[in-house]
Amino acid sequence: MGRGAVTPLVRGHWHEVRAVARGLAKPVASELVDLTHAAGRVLADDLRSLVDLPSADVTAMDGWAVAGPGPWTLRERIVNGRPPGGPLLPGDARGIGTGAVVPEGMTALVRREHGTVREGVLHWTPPDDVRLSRRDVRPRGEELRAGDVVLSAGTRLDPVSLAVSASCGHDAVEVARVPVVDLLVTGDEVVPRGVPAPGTIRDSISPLLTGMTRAAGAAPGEVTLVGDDLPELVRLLRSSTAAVVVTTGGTAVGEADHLREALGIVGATVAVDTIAVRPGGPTVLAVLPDGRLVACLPGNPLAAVVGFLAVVHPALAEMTGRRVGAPPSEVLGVALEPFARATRILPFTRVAGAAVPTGWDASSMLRGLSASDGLLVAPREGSREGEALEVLEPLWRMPG
Ligand SMILES: Nc1nc2c(c(=O)[nH]1)N[C@H]1C(S)=C(S)[C@@H](COP(=O)(O)OP(=O)(O)OC[C@H]3O[C@@H](n4cnc5c(N)ncnc54)[C@H](O)[C@@H]3O)O[C@H]1N2
Ligand code: MOO
Repeated sequence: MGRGAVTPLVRGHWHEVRAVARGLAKPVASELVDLTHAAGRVLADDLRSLVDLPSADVTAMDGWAVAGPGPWTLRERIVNGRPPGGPLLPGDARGIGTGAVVPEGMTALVRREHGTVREGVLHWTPPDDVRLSRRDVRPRGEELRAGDVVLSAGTRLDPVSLAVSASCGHDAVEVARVPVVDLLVTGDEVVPRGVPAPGTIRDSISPLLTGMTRAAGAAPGEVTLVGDDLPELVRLLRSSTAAVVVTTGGTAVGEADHLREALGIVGATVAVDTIAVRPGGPTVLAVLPDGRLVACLPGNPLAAVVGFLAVVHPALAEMTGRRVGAPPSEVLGVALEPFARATRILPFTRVAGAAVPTGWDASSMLRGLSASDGLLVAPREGSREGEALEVLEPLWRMPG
């Protein structure tokens, strides 16, 4: 189908829009990255163990490997990290440390505190309830077998997944390349630094969206304050090589002509043309001729957050192959009135274990989001107290 035949989704529903954004994203290529630099990256392929774990039958305790009933003649100690050598003969004992490979012929492990050595002979001196056994031996492959899948494709690598990768023999892992997101902040009144003079407004969107970009597993690229300058906007859209270009501001009725004109000049196809959501309604998602995405988010900061979560986050998750689980939910502490025109995204705090909207939720305000425990997805038909509502992944917070 030619690009001209694509019909944009106009005032699409929240979940519908997110699905369209996912569908438009092209997976990025993968690369091999050393474990020490792979935290936060997304595994491109299933990771299989290269070894059995443990790799042989090993002890879980310090003591003696013994064969047969005691007392036992003490032989040469087994050295941790080396093969134990020949089989243990009945009546013999060898000292052994935690994690060392047990010798063939061993019938039991005597813990150090359960044996006494006198003149080269080991005697069994346990408390009453302890029997001679191999229960302190960890059998080969107890935890993992070579070839077992230990982490599946789409896993976001955290310290424990990196440790698991190392313990099963990997030095490096195949991960999705990190998509770059360029940010073009428009608006003549927007100032990049310092205390804003009356009538100007300090750019709060750059720190917000660059941080959210990182939290989504992508890398912020160029951040440019454009001003309301069509030729400059066109030039920047053309020169960007980022997987996603995010613009902010200039989406409102009338003003949007400016933005749409720029999209038209660079040959972009509009795929999402506003969303039935509040705030964030004026969000637009377009596809450049080479398949890269342009997300046009409203200039109001809370609306920009919602627009980012609606179209940029799902696209980035798809590009990096990140596994997306069932969305988390919260039990509502109050009833919500129907809001016929749109899904609402509401900052909430937990009060006695239930979610209550914070207020301060106008699209120009970050105060409500800043004080919140998260964002609720409130359906347009209203909700009952006690109902479970979906909440959004808190990309605007530091993890942990
Ligand atoms: N007549 C109508 N007016 C508006 C409509 C509408 O349907 N009809 N929609 C409203 C909605 S909803 C939203 S959301 C905003 C979208 O505005 P724009 O995307 O055009 O953004 P701007 O006008 O450039 O800015 C809006 C507001 O946000 C401030 N801003 C802009 N950039 C930043 C930044 N980087 N950091 C902080 N604040 C920023 C800007 O100064 C404005 O105050 O339109 C409504 N209007
Ligand atoms: O969608 Mo606007 O973002 O409602 O204020």
